[in-house]
Amino acid sequence: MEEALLQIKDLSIVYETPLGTIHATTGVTFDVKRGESVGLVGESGSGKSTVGLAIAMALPPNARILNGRVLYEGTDLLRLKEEERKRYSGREISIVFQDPAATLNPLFTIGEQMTDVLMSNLGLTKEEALNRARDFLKKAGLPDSERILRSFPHELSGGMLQRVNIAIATSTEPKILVADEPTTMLDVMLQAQILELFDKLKRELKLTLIFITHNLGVASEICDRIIVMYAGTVVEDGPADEVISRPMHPYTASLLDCVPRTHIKAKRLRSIPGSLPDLSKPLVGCPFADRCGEAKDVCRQTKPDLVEIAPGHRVSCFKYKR
Ligand SMILES: Nc1ncnc2c1ncn2[C@@H]1O[C@H](COP(=O)(O)OP(=O)(O)OP(=O)(O)O)[C@@H](O)[C@H]1O
Ligand code: NI
Repeated sequence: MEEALLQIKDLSIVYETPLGTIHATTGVTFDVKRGESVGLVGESGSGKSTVGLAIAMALPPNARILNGRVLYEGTDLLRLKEEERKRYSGREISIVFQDPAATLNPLFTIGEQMTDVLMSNLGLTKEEALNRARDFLKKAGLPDSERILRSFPHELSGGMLQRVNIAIATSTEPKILVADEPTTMLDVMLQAQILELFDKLKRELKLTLIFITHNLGVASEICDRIIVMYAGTVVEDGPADEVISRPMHPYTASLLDCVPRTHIKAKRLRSIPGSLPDLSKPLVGCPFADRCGEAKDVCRQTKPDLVEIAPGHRVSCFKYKR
């Protein structure tokens, strides 16, 4: 059997804040195979970005790893020395964020920023870096690469900036690309175009894609597999088409009811009644129990294990306890 490229094992991360500790992820466990596209899906605050940042080695300073490992080809990325980290961060694993302007420096041209990344990460000469920058801008759907290279970030539209970010992130030819809600800040037309771009690049560059979104519909369009998170835990993990057509966890089912159907003029978007559990305390029981129509006593007392109940399809719910 093929070994996983990435293994997230029992990952629990908290944030320390002046108001106390926030349990952002609790015991998150999943594997990602080489070349696979995995969607991390869940409502705001479910811990998706925290998992993405841990994989990309980009957690903020107030994050503390309580437990767990992120194994990339067997190497624990969470316990690398600074020097070793440089071999992986931005080279083996890159990340694209939601806000296209946030990661670009307003004071430098796109060309300066792209060549900087390539010269420091890959040790290219200026000339080589420029050639590669042009090449990857074109791959990212920006054929007028000369003009883009000369531009400052404020001279480009949001959609173009996100293409620039995607060009930068892919220009080092990483094996893994983490995309954290990369279309959320764009208008609907652009969203579709950027999704298509990810779809194209993942095939062209043989990327392993970790795509973070709160929209199950979006995830099902470009992902092979969907991992549904709730309150910092994985509640379901399975093939995208199965998760969409036959959701097993009650949370996934209610999340599906909230996906706007483009062909039906949805008058109102349903939302799930109730709210996320208090993340300032460690979780007890199933985190979804309070909002779940099928919850029993056991659900409030014991956290259900994530159990494989169909090939490659795992769910954390006592309904399926064998
Ligand atoms: N730097 C931080 N400091 C303190 N708390 C944080 C920090 N980043 C995230 N959190 C908190 O950790 C929890 C998980 O956040 P995370 O950003 O991982 O969720 P998410 O699923 O990506 O949500 P969203 O869809 O809103 O981006 C939330 O309660 C959030 O408020
Ligand atoms: Ni997020």
